[in-house]
Amino acid sequence: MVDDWFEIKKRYLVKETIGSGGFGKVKRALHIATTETVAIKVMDKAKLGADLPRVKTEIKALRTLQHPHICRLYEEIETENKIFLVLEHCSGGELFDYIVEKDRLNEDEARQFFREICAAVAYMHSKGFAHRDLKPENILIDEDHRIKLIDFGLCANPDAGIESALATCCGSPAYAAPELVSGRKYIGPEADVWSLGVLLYALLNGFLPFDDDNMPTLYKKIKSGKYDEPEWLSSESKFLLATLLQVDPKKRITMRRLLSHRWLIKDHLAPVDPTSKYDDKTLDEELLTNIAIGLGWQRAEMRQELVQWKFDALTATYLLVGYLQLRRSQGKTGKII
Ligand SMILES: CN(C)C[C@H]1CC[C@H](N2C(=O)N(C)Cc3cnc4ccc(-c5cc(Cl)c(O)c(Cl)c5)nc4c32)CC1
Repeated sequence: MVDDWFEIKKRYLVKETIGSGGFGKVKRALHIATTETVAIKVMDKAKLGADLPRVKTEIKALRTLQHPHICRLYEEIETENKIFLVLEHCSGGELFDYIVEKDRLNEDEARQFFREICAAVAYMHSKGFAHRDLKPENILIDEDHRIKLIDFGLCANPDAGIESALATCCGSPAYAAPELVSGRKYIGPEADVWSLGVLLYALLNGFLPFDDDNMPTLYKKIKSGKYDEPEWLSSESKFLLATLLQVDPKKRITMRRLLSHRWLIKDHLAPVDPTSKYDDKTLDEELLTNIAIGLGWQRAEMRQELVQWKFDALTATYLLVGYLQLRRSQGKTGKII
């Protein structure tokens, strides 16, 4: 009996299960070399069956997308029976639970979160990916109260370009765009913008704009584009929601225009920046030197390995030591294991 966990247990102390879903389980773990906390998504290849392509899609997205508001992949391990994804841990839990707990968010807090979500989604689109399953359950909050986008199993990365028409209907109905629930061809980014409208509505109100237990009735409500406007909504919020929840995708605001919309800029100095400081994939020479010395490697050898971004043990060490140094510089470590 092969031990699928052998490789993982060499470098991580695996702790409790922190969540599960159709894909498998997510466990909390400690990276032994740095004591950093990570989340390990464990999937059983046999149980995945037809869902295996979704996992490959998610891995491709996670390897490509490196952004402060997208959950970071540190390492990927595939054994005979399992696939392990070592991911950035988010101690704040799901945005969904946060909204439920607070009933609804005030405009300023909703704006802060919404700016970060739009930054992550705009960055995804610029890299040729549409998320297609944007909802509070797929948005986590980290210990710095920052947004982290997760669950890229449904995202699209069409070879014909992100603006090419998609056909597969997917995601959660309540967040799905009218063109998607009508079974028509749709453009990924346009459907994501609609979902952002539903998400913003949920942040500001604590409930959904279109909701019904009966699917056909729900679809009718979505296609009507009609929703309540509670009296606590400011006129500015109502204007923004109206541009996002436009039934006609050609009349809907584009992601680019959304980033500089007056509602998003209010009390902030600048439009939302769709680029990622993580993304330039240049290596931190000081960090690279520290690890080379630590592991007794030549720097050139180390650089040659790291630039390939294999998301193996070395990538994980580089990223986690980097993360540790960042937190030390912010005076945040010294936490108890
Ligand atoms: C409802 N979903 C279908 C699954 C649920 C599983 C637990 C998870 N979680 C939680 O629910 N906490 C409350 C703790 C927690 C802490 N850190 C996490 C770090 C990463 C992830 C994560 C999970 C999945 Cl399924 C991914 O694809 C990616 Cl890219 C990342 N989940 C985390 C996570 C949230 C999602």
